[in-house]
Amino acid sequence: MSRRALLVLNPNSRNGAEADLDSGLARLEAAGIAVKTLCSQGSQETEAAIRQQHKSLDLVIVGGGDGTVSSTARALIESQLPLAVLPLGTANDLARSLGIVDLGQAFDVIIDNHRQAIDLGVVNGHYFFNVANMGLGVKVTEAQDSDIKKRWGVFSYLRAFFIALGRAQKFRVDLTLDDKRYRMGSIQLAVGNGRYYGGGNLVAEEARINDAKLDLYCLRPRGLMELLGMALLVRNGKHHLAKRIFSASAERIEIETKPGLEIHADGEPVTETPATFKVIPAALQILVPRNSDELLSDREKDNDTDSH
Ligand SMILES: Nc1ncnc2c1ncn2[C@@H]1O[C@H](COP(=O)(O)OP(=O)(O)OP(=O)(O)O)[C@@H](O)[C@H]1O
Repeated sequence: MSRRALLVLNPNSRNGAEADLDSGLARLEAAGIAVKTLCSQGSQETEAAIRQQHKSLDLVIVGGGDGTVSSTARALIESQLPLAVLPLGTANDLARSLGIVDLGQAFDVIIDNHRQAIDLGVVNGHYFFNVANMGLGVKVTEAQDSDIKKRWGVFSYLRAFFIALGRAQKFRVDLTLDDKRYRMGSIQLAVGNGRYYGGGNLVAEEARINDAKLDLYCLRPRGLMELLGMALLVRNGKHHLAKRIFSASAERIEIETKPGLEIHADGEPVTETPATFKVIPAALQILVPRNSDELLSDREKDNDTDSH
């Protein structure tokens, strides 16, 4: 059956301007998928295009990184159009959370048209796919710059991490996780919806983008050496192994901090504390590889429900 797709291509994403999409687009055409391309200059243009055209579309394809995908969330929720991702950004963490490793596979996935419902996180009314950060993570994004991202690729996140370390500040946090309350000091708080963030860091070992949960971690190091010691555990989502990392999962999270902090979601500044985080289970349909290990299978989801 033929399908009509809008390709939102972001020329500002790492590979958005240079990637050779011709052969992939020719494969889509041969498979009966008619693609209109929008070379987008900003999130407002993208949202407006999806809203205007949604009645004549069967699919939105995003060619860009995580920031570009995030910019489509609101219009996709409204229109309930399915989403497909061509990973043309730097981190491409959403593509990782789905099990898409390269561009060729991304085109295969679009042709195969196998769909999966995924959750979205929402913080103070702003949607996110991967993670929302406060503290050190925000300083990491601020230390990023798009030229360096293009030159250094995924290593630009490591470079930014070391710059950010010198700027990290302690803050006090009051947390409400569903109905449990906690108070602690921190330098970094993250709330994840997906499985990966920041260029391949695991949100939590068992986190999935279709598990109907948010995963939080809070770093409470006593000094720089302890923080560096935590870095590998954080990279691999093994937060539970470190005494001075608090981690938990919940469906609703309230966060108050002193002082108030800026919140970045999927790498973009969106809001500030105090903040309420919620998960919207199965918010969007997305095209994914069949039997992806990065997603919970229906059987795993049933087992999870049984065990509660
Ligand atoms: N829909 C859009 N159209 C055009 N530009 C956008 C859009 N959404 C976001 N942008 C801008 O483009 C920049 C780069 O896009 P994006 O974040 O997708 O790529 P990246 O930074 O290379 O990859 P990643 O986020 O995966 O590390 C964003 O920081 C933002 O300023």
